[in-house]
Amino acid sequence: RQHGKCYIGGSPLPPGPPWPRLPLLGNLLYRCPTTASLFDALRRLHADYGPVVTLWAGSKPAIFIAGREAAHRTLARNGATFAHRPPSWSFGLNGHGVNSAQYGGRWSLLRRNLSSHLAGAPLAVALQSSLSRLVSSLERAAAAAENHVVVPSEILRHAVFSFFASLCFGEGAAEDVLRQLPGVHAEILSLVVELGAFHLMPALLEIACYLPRCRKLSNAQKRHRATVMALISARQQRNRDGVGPGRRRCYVDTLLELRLRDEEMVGLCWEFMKAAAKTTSTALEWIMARLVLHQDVQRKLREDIARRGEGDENCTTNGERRSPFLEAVVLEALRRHPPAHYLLAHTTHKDVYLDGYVIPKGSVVNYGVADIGRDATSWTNPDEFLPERFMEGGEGYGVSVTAGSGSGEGSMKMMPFGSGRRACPGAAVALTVLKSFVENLVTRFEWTPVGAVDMEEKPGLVTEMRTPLRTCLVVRPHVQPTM
Ligand code: HEM
Repeated sequence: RQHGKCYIGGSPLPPGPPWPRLPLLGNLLYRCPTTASLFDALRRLHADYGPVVTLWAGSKPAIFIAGREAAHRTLARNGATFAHRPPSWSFGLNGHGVNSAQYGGRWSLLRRNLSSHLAGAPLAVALQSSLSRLVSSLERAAAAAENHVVVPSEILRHAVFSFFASLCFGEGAAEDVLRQLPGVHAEILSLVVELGAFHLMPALLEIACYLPRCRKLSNAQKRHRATVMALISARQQRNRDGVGPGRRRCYVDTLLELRLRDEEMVGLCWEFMKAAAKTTSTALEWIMARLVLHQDVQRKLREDIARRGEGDENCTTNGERRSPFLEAVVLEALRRHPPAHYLLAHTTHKDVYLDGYVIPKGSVVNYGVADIGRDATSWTNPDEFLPERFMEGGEGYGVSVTAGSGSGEGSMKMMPFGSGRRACPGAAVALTVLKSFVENLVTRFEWTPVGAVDMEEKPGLVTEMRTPLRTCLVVRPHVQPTM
């Protein structure tokens, strides 16, 4: 198809639609004013123009990459060049996080701090208490519900939130204060303009959008700051008093040691909770929906877990029981339903030439995570849910979820956590948490469908289920929860 050709410094930009480009507005916003319409339009544009397309966000080119070769060459092989983030106005969102930090010394310090906290975090202890509370809540909900039919989303979300809250603020953090946090998070997120969060709004328009909500946003942010500062002060007090489980290091302890300003600590806690809890609980709900829909997979998983649970030879060095099928179920769900359909916005600090096109310095660059995971040249029947493909001998066996620079182009078959220098630092923890939660949920309950399971998506920064999962939950004979 003919495309609206544009040149920068004599080199053509990747192809794009011939939509007229309005002064200040560009052509993206008036054609795709919402995240859902943008995702839809991109799917059609990639089909028409190929894996790399250009749109205009105001006067900036916005380049979308949905092909695994181009993604691998830019993110993994040319990692440092594409590790930059566009400068942010950070109206509704946090301007102090790892994700918004410019690629450089501060980013590296904060990212190392987060990664080493996660690597050494006492996951087992935190998981055990979140899991036993989750199982009790589900048992109560199922017992109280007519025919044991429940909508477990809120309970799952709360369990994941409590788990990450204990890693962030320490175990035993003031429950009453903690309880206020999800509400404030939701309020702030409801005021955020999603296309702005993807860096796709021209600056003037972004200001115009935020002006009317400025007061509400500032009030919500004040409440958030007060809540997080109360949790941080409580933590400092517990540290001074040397109170029991509070002495296991939490993320806040590491931030206090870095002697950051209050604003920075609040921003980093916001990022920790937002990046970790919503993505992980969304992934968990998709996995459980798949297990409800595919009863045969649920049965096979339960049998595999039971088999692997017998005998020490099936334990990893940290005591985790191995069920390759459990891992396969989680990976297949992340391939088919990545919580983030696009990454956070990237940019480059110099012009980059790719397949005869230029990606100009300073353009917004983003990646079609869902498209890459559902690419028919990588996966057989990509829309189907087939965990077996991740078992030994399958096409997904050994695929890395963050295909790094050492791997070949063909290895970038999925990237639910991104890839390269900005790849998600929480990927390993998220996988551990998902495996642990799913294992316990299928061991403790039978999950059966109630009518049709609606697998439609609600597109957004995090793509959730359009209709929350509804299932019949039957409690199975008691088995000790595993981690
Ligand atoms: C299923 C769960 C999760 C998914 C699907 C997910 C996905 C992602 C994705 C797609 C990115 C963007 C990468 C890029 O822009 O190139 C990202 C970045 C990030 N994630 Fe996650 N994430 C998850 C869990 C977590 C957890 C548990 C944490 C921390 C506790 C975390 C912290 C972060 C941070 C700090 C960044 C920004 C990294 C940087 O800019 O250097 N995420 N994540």
